[in-house]
Amino acid sequence: MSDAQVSQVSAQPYDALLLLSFGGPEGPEDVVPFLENVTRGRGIPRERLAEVGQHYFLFGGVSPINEQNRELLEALRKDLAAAGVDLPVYWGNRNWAPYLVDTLRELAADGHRRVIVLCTSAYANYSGCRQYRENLAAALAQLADEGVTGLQVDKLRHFYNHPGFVEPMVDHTLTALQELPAELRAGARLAFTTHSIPTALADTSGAPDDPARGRPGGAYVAQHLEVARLVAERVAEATGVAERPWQLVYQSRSGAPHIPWLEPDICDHLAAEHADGAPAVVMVPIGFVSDHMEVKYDLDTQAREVAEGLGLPVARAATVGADPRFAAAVRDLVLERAATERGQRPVRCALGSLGPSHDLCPAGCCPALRGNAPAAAGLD
Ligand SMILES: CC1=C(CCC(=O)O)c2cc3nc(cc4[nH]c(cc5[nH]c(cc1n2)c(C)c5CCC(=O)O)c(CCC(=O)O)c4C)C(CCC(=O)O)=C3C
Ligand SMILES: [Fe+2]
Repeated sequence: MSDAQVSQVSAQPYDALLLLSFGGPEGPEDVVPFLENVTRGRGIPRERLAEVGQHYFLFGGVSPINEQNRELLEALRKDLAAAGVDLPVYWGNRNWAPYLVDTLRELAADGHRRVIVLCTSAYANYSGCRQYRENLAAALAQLADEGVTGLQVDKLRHFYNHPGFVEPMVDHTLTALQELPAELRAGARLAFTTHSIPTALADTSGAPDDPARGRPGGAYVAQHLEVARLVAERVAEATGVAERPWQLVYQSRSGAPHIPWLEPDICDHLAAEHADGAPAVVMVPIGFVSDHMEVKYDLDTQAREVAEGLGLPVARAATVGADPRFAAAVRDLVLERAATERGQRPVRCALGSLGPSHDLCPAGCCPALRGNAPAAAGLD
């Protein structure tokens, strides 16, 4: 198709898309300063930090996350161009270069005004939602101090139940099942994993009027259970195994031991499944967007070692990563939000029963444990 044949699809009022992510070290000398950035003011025990530093050193001090975000950037640019959406894509991080504030400065210098932000966190919780909004507010405040003003940022809604996020995970779960010896596949159980967070943060995750707020684990757990169910149903359909047991479990716990975090841990769960006679387990990291360090170390290194010790065959499903269906989902969400901002009422795509998430975080959405900092892209 020539350029002339590509119809122009409007992302107005937005003039740029910003991929906002966690960031990770790119060499051994980056590891300690990176961990200092991540944990500033968060009360993580020193022993835990030293231990997590070792995870990175085991991989040459390089987190896979930056390379994965570069791949996602490419996938987004390719998808937008092919769809005729003229929207430049920028990238900034919370904890490592390219830092968010530098990217916002560049956006302003390039003449952009209205920026739509994709955070690489699919679910409602402080660390994946409000903390990014706080990062945006702090970066905008720093730029205002420098005399750089006029940027308006909006954040895309949570995408956990978008088919472009769920469907690649179904395929990846089927691929992981195929990696198991044929005679174990039908009996293999599914362990859906996500990042453990303090139960106090989980219980208050989501909007104050979210029905899940009143339940243990709040919107964070409710949304993960929904994705786990959606994936398990589609895997059942594809394999013809209707009664395959599955469970939502947790990984990557940090923080002081006396503070309750979501449980069970994947490693304890593998032991429990083994004791229960499970022939094999497929780990499906639905909580993460790419195969970054939490996946490569906590699942592929640590959990695998536990499974080997038990003699329990395991496989691990890949995350969504730069799958073209995910890139297309991001485009769908950007165009949907753009239409809403123009006063239209677009179709808001979502699988399952929880419905599409809110566009604008209401006051009190995903609060921090102690006192909220100023946050952008929401109603408080
Ligand atoms: C919910 C959630 C996600 C999933 C959603 C999302 O993707 O955003 C996530 C992702 C990630 N977490 C990451 C790394 C770390 N997280 C830490 C610490 C923490 N994470 C928390 C929560 C989450 N984290 C919490 C409640 C803490 C305690 C301290 C605090 O309240 O902030 C620490 C400190 C050391 C430790 O204690 O582990 C590190 C190094 C990386 C980068 C991996 C790479 O380099 O490839 C990624 C993508
Ligand atoms: Fe984390």
